[in-house]
Amino acid sequence: MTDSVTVDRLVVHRGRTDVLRDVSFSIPAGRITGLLGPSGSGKTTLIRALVGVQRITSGEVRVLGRPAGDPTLRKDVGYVTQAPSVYRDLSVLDNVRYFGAMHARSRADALEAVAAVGLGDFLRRKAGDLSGGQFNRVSLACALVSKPQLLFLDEPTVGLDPVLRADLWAQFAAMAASGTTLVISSHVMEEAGHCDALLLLRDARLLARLTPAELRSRSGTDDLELAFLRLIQADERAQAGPGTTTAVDGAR
Ligand SMILES: Nc1ncnc2c1ncn2[C@@H]1O[C@H](COP(=O)(O)OP(=O)(O)OP(=O)(O)O)[C@@H](O)[C@H]1O
Repeated sequence: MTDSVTVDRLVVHRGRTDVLRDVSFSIPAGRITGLLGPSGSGKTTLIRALVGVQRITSGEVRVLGRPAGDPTLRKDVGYVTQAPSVYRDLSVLDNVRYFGAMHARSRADALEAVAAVGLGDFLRRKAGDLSGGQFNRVSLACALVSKPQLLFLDEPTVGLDPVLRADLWAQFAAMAASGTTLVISSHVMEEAGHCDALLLLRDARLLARLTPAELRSRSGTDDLELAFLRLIQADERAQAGPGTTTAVDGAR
């Protein structure tokens, strides 16, 4: 299996804060990788570094075989931020067509992207007149229309009801099945179950890189929230000194 992203000994300082400390991992192509960790653990900063918009202190980040942020990556990499960059006074379709035009995509591509996020009935509605969850999905359609090989989504399910969340995860699975690589951040551990691979961040460090099944078996529970807590406790024991065992050994 090829890797879409490789990160080697990445260190990021923001102001006086160590936001990422010596983080190394790879992200497999055509899979969903979940980036999970508590609020403030460094998820957004890590995504920014992978997209190439974050100044890094040291280390190496390669994306689709090129340095992160390389201008030639623009057409291959999509990024949906937490604050949607959608024009409130344009219709849903015009927003998506506008972003599509930047990548020479057609009206049909825009219609396909709108349908993919379940907004086919709202084509002519001004984005500003949509509900919060619908508005966020316009942002997603704007990223989808360029048909990126690699798509970063920063907490795309925040504020969505359970039905919409399930719909979106089904959409992500379909995209991965057709070859797109997705990297999706969340602080909701139960969402980890939808991912093929997990990167667990805590306090600026990569606590583990493993599959949901490995997380469940190593921690001895099917409850992913509890599993993450147990991993943290094992890590704290390991940090505290020798004589303790830890479940954390797959971070590279
Ligand atoms: N511009 C900045 N200057 C200094 N520190 C920053 C800056 N932006 C973020 N930080 C700090 O970096 C750390 C990681 O922030 P980041 O936004 O990457 O976390 P996160 O895991 O995405 O959090 P959340 O889930 O709340 O969005 C936090 O301690 C935050 O306060």
